[in-house]
Formats: sequence, structure tokens, C-alpha cells
Amino acid sequence: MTKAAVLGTGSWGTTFGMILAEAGTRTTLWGRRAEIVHAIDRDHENPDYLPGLRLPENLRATTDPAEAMAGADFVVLAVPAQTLRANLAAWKPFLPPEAVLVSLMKGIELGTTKRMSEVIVEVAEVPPGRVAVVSGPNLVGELAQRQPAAAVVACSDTMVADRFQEACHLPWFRTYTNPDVVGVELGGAVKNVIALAVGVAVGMGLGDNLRATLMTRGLAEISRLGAALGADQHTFAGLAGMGDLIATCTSPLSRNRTFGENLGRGMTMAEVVAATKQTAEGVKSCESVLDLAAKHDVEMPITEVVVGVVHDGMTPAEAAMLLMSRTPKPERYGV
Ligand SMILES: NC(=O)c1ccc[n+]([C@@H]2O[C@H](COP(=O)([O-])OP(=O)(O)OC[C@H]3O[C@@H](n4cnc5c(N)ncnc54)[C@H](O)[C@@H]3O)[C@@H](O)[C@H]2O)c1
Ligand SMILES: O=P(O)(O)OC[C@H](O)CO
Repeated sequence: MTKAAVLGTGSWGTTFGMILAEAGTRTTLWGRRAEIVHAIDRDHENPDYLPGLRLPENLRATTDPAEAMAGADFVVLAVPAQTLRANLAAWKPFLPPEAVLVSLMKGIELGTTKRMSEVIVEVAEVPPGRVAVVSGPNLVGELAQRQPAAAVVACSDTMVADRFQEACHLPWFRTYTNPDVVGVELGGAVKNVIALAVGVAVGMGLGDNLRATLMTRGLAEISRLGAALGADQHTFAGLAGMGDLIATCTSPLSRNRTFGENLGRGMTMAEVVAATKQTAEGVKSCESVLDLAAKHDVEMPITEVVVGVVHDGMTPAEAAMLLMSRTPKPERYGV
């Protein structure tokens, strides 16, 4: 029987552990908080992140990373993106020698501007073919209710992608494979930034035309950055691109969109941060995405104003004015 360790007992780590367990993969969660781990292992519930959701009885949990990873074929990483490097360095001694490492994280590392799979390759010292990524329209608020959804499993080694696709495939959670790790990771990371922008527009009371415009031009930004980094442009028309962008930008379940909406309503950053109990990856990744774009001379105006509003004191009104007053351009650059 295939065995998996899921490192992180937050909303996505717990839910994905449930998916793996229901798909027949022997799964153990690792969490740092004993009270949450005991509740999952003993009471089959995560009271903090998924209260009321009955977890599979075969889904185990522990605070011991060695115990979680012992004999694992897959080690699934489900911590906030900016904590990956330090965590993985601590977990490295316990990684089974042949295990595939799977990233559920949607972020770009601050400072290095590395994608999560690049951080994993560097810290764990494994070849890219042993690193997979899962992304797509996967709002936990719906998945925890076992509502139908789909996701992409990306790995440069297509056999590895096929194996993990099988390990987490369910009738209500359809998995697709894609060899384009760069495109899948960029889609997942940058959609969070665009969702912040759409959230600000929602909070300001602006309408559906602007929301659709921000999503469309946001996808253009993601695609431009992807082209500069060698991604497959088809990926951005897929689940990890357009699919996740639509889900995140249109759903009140999205932490990133909600964060932006609170800013658009006039709350201060301090107030919004205090009100946000879960991870909104775009808040930190907007800066690393903009740095990555600058390294490759890619223009990302929506990302730029998101950094302005979230980190540099720009008001939502100033951001809207800046975007709408840009010089007229062809819809597609370079044509
Ligand atoms: N929740 C979703 O709907 C969803 C869906 C798809 C992908 N993701 C991605 O999954 C990743 C995990 O996010 P989440 O949604 O589960 O977040 P979350 O806020 O629900 O949970 C984060 C978990 O990480 C733990 N944590 C925080 N700091 C830590 C540290 N320094 N070391 C170890 N653990 C730490 C927290 O205690 C918590 O258990 C993110 O990159 C997110 O973008 C989330
Ligand atoms: O709640 P968000 O904004 O982190 O989005 C959750 C998932 O990434 C949606 O696919």
C-alpha cells in the first residue's frame, strides 16, 4: 500500500490528508501543535481549521516528523510558503531516500524569488524529477464538504506525476497531470496576487466588468511572466491558470480575495492582518512576484499596485486611478 506523510495540519494539509486517505493511501499528518494533532488522531477532527468535519479514521497524525515520514513514498508539504525553507531544513534528516516530495504551496519565496519546487530541490538536495506540485481551483471550504473539484499534478517526470495522480484521485476530486511545473507553480502563486486586487475592487463596491477585466489582464500578467520563465502557455488556460484564478477571484471562501476586500472597504493593513486567521499567501508573495518579474523585465502593473496598496500605503482609489490611467496598449504585448 502506498504511504504518504503530509507536513502541515492547516486547512489544506488536513483536507488533502483526507483526500489521500480516502483514495486508499496510508496517510499520516505532521503538525506542530499537540492539541490539534491529538484531536485529529484521536477524535478524527481538526477543531481549528475544519470544525465539524469528520476525518477518515485511517488518517493518523503525529507531532514527530520522523514518525510521520517513516516509510513514506510521498512527503507532501503543506505549510505557508515563506516557512518552507526553514521547515524543510529541519525535516531533511527524516526524508526517506526515495520519497517523492510534493508541494501544495502557492507562493514565491521572498528574497530568492524561487518557486517552491526550486526551494525543495535546493534544500532537500533531490533532483527535480522527485518533486511534484499540486495546484488548481481547490478552495478548502468546498473540498472539506467533498464537493466535486479537479486539480493538476505537475512533475517533470511524467511517471512520478502519474503515480501521485493515482494516490490522490477520487470520484469527486479529479486529478490531471502536466509536465509544466513552472507554469503550474506560477499560476498558483500569482493568482493569489490578482485575487487581492479583485478583492480590493469588490470592497470598493466596483462592478463585475472591472472584476472580469482584472482577472483577464491578471491572466495576461501571469502568462507574460510564464513566457519569460519558459512555461507552457497552454498551462495558463488550464486548471492551474484560468481555473484557479476564477475560483480564487470569485469566491468569498478565498482568503486572498477576502483580504483584499477588507482593504477595499477601508480597513487598515493592521486591522486586516488581525482579522485574517489563515494564510493569505499573496500578501507576502506579491513582493517576490514583482521582484521576479523585474529580474526578467516583465511588466506586471496589477501586481505592482497590489504591492503599493499592501506594503507601501497606496490607497485603493489611487491604485484604481493608476491602472485606469495607463497609456493605451495592444491587448497582447509584442504584437
Ligand atoms: N486552504 C486552501 O483552500 C488552499 C488550497 C490550495 C492550496 N493552499 C495552499 O496551501 C498552503 C498551506 O496553506 P493553508 O491554506 O493550509 O494555510 P492555513 O493557514 O490553513 O494553515 C497553515 C498551517 O501551517 C502552520 N504553520 C504556520 N507557520 C508555520 C511554521 N513556521 N512552521 C510550521 N507550520 C506552520 C499553521 O499552524 C497551520 O497549521 C499555502 O501555500 C496555500 O496557498 C491552500
Ligand atoms: O484561500 P486562498 O485565496 O488561499 O485560495 C485557496 C486555493 O488556493 C484556491 O485554489
